[in-house]
Amino acid sequence: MAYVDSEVGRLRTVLLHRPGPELARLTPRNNDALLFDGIPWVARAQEEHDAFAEALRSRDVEVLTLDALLEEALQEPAAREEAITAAVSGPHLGDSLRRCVRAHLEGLHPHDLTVALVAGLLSEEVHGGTGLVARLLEPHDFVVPPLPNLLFTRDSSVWLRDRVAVTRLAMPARARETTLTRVVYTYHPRFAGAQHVYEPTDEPLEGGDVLVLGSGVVAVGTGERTAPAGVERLALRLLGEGLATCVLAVPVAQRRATMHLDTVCTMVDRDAVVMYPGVAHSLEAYAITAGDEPGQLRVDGPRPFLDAAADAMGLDRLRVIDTGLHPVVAEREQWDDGNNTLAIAPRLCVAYERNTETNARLEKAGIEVVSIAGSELGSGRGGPRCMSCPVEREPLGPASGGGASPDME
Ligand SMILES: NC(=O)NCCC[C@H](N)C(=O)O
Repeated sequence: MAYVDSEVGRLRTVLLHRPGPELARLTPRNNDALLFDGIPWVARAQEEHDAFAEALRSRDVEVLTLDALLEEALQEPAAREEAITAAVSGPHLGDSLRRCVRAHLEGLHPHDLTVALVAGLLSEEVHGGTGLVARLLEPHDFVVPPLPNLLFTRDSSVWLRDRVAVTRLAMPARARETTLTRVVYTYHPRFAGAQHVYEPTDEPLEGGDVLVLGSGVVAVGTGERTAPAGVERLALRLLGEGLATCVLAVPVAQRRATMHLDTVCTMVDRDAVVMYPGVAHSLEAYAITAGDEPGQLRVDGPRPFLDAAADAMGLDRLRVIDTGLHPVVAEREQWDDGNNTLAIAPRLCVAYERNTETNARLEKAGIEVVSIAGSELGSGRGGPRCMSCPVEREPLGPASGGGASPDME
């Protein structure tokens, strides 16, 4: 069963992607375009990711992995056709080479096809024929670009109650990711019948910008990655289908360090966020609610985000736990994803171990921190929340007496 109606309800099922050979495609010449700030040591990144997955499994979270689901979905001819067509659709190929790459992919068993779709293909790995494009390519040029950011499963799909939003990723290096998540949610038997509330043909929208603050209250960052038109489209669908009563549009400055709303703010309890102090009190929100006529939206604001969020959630106020204390520490720890925690339950979250001050502040505020290593994983600029797509969370029941220990049941 798939159901997500909060950021902190007890996590039952999560979708991860264990990074693989696609990370080995990164070089100093392509890492900027592929949205990595360095060249990760692949084996160590895998060890770190395995420890992340184990931290979740050992707390009774079912961990689904994207490549395993994709391989199973690719047993279906229509799934293969959809994924292959997307992989060869780039304008760089030309008709002759496109035919050769398509033939190569069509000949692969689902396992090898999964690897090729994720890690991409170099010119030297395909019989490219004798056409002009094949002749002019260097052996190490990509004919199918790799998807090293697939690791950040948060961005390529979002579950909102029992519907899935398959997003449209704004950056060219990531655009093909959602052709794979779409294939999984359309063709894998586990998700048979799942209704899609958003599709990659809609306006740009990334899951890192979507925070389910509480039942029926969804905040959506807008800036570099999620277009205002993407927020509007999602709001129309959520409000129109009764999946939300209020959507908050939150403009986020378009900078590398703050590319998504979840790089500056994540929830750690039903009424608490860990937030970068550099923006905590300047972030604003427009409240979007249903208009008078069907299909119309009412837009109010802007107001301070923290006030608008508390109001929409029916709280007096949201508790804010700052990233770091000194502004320099806060800036460093925000860059290293100190604000990018993944809640397993109210007052229990996964965080990178390196953000020692932020983690100490979380513990002091009664939030138990499961710390994981992220020295290599972090080079893609994403933390535990970015690396996870919750598929099922238990609905939040009444608070269990306000004690400091996490609500695990
Ligand atoms: N939600 C997130 O903040 N995801 C991290 C995405 C990092 C990736 N390298 C990107 O630039 O899209």
